[in-house]
Amino acid sequence: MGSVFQDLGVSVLAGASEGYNVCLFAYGQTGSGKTYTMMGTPASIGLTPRICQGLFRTEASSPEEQSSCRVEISFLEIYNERVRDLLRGSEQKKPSPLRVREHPEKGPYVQGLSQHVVSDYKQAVALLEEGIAKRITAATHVHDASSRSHAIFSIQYTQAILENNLPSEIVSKINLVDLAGSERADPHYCRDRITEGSNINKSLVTLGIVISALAQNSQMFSSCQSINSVASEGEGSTAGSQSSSLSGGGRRHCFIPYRDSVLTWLLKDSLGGNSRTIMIATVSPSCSSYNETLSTLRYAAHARNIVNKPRVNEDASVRLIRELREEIDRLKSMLLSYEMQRNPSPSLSEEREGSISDIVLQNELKVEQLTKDWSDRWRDKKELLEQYSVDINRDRAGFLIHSLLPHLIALDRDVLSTGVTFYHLRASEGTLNCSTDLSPPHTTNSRVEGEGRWEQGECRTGVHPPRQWVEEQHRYVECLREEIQAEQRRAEKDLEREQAQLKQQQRDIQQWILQEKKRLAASEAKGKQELGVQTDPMSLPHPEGLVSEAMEGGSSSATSPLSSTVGDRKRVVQEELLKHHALRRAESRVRRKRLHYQLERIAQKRHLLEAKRELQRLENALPPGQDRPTSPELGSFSRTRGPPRVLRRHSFSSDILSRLYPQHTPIFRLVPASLPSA
Ligand SMILES: Nc1ncnc2c1ncn2[C@@H]1O[C@H](COP(=O)(O)OP(=O)(O)OP(=O)(O)O)[C@@H](O)[C@H]1O
Repeated sequence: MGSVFQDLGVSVLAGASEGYNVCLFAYGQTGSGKTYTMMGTPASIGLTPRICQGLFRTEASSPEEQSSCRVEISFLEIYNERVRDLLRGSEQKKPSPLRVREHPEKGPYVQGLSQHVVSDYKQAVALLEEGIAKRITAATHVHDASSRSHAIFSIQYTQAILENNLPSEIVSKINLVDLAGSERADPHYCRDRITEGSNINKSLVTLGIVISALAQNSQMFSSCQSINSVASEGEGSTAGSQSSSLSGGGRRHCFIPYRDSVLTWLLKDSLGGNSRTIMIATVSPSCSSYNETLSTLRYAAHARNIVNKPRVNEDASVRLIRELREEIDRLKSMLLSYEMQRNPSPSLSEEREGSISDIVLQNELKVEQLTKDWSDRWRDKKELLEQYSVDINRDRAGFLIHSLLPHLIALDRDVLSTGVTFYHLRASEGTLNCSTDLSPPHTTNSRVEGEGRWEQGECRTGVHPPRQWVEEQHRYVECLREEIQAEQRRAEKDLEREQAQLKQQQRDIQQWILQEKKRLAASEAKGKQELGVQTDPMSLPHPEGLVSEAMEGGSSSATSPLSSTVGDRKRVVQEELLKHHALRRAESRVRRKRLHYQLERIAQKRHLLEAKRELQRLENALPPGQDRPTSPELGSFSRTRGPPRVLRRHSFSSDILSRLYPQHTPIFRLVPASLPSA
């Protein structure tokens, strides 16, 4: 197995570390060793765990301090043309199959598939083992633990480096596929096995068709290219212009039926797109398997002819930074060449130089900001993942976070984004802050001596909740309501204040621009007068948009030899850009704050609703004939508009309970009193 890893696994790791997508899949008849090769056994580790090991080893040996990697894992199986998440909690007996969808740019993906961030080899292997254990296997005539499904173990490997203040972020997706075995249908199988077998064969037949079609297209493309190159050598460049859909022999490119099976649809990019792909053909040495061996080798021979177009997957903002830097370098060398060979019209060259250096300045500012944003984003994400153990999409709930602090989570709606936002909630002392406790009171269990069982508003043993509880819950609901209103007023005031500050900032900028324009115009006019040049009032800078004007070179500087003002103008442009940037940041801070308040409010309302439901349940459970607690006492409480008070739970004064639950969380659900009396 070690030599298979040396031959194939190492190149998978090399491709991934360069930022290419890589796919490795094992194909062969049933019992020929696909699972053995891909997953291995405890005695002989397979390719998948070795590749995981290799990933973390590379990461550990990476010397740069500023380099950082993230590994996310998902594991699915395709059984009877349905996709099943192998890493999803097993609380559901029959989990519903997941849907395959296609993103216009990123290609096919499985909606709702769980993604697991892992930080070491052990965690990765634990997930692999968990998935393997859940995979569907059954005994067939040749193999007693035959895989009845296609399994895809995907690793998303993201690397980021900040070197000489130049960021780089590359992502590689590694698909490790263990296909179900190809086999002949056996009439002695039960119906389920026959259905399975026909589905396996259907997807493998589609895979074969896709591979053949891709191979044919690749061959056509290469022969077309060679014809074109010969033609263009002989007759000039027009001969090969109609080759996009017609091959040299006039044949059209084959249609690739990716969508005919879930397997080929999901592996679309791996088979014929942006991926380096390796196919392992497993064959049996037995002569009774002659036909299957021949068919497997034919498959492999076809697959060899496919030519994919892998490319390095680079983060979009990082690419922009790189392109801007290249542009800056190009412009700088242009400036240098101007300096060296001054052309005959000095004023014209000065004008061009001015506008080029302004573009350079602008680009440098953009690069600086983009680099800062990128570094902040990456650092935040890393810190988040270090602080929390996050299982995105796991256990149906969306995700699991192990954190003792109260928080809200916002998920980016873009399915392909990893954006997760956490909001910590404030816990204020001495007030009822319902947002700090999202668990509904009725879900907490406690035991009370001598009481019977009372659950979900039903009286099971004829014991009713004391009226006192109902009153307490009533007060609790009132307090929550007041707290929500107070919180909302606070939030509105805060947002108003922020908005006013923004407006003031905008006004300050406008005022500053006008002042600077006047100052620049005055200094230019003065310079002209000093040189005895007639000042044309029409050539003064226009009072709006210093930046755009400076980018065009400025009308006055075009006709003026006053090169001293050029430096001044540049400084002003730079300052204006910085001011505008600060304004944009302030605007986005306000937007985030607004969202934060909205989320907090939703959580508070939910809590209030639960408290009200609990109250309703308690009221319904009151013994017949007892009044609902619309007593003068409660009425006067709700009319009192003071600061919310912390309520004492006198019915549960046990020390342990007070330590276990927050003061304001009433506990009303009882279970049979089987505890020995205290
Ligand atoms: N190279 C090998 N050395 C030792 N044992 C092997 C080797 N290849 C396969 N085996 C053994 O053969 C049996 C069948 O192998 P495996 O489960 O990998 O087949 P498969 O191709 O995945 O079958 P299926 O398609 O039915 O799932 C297993 O018990 C496995 O341990």
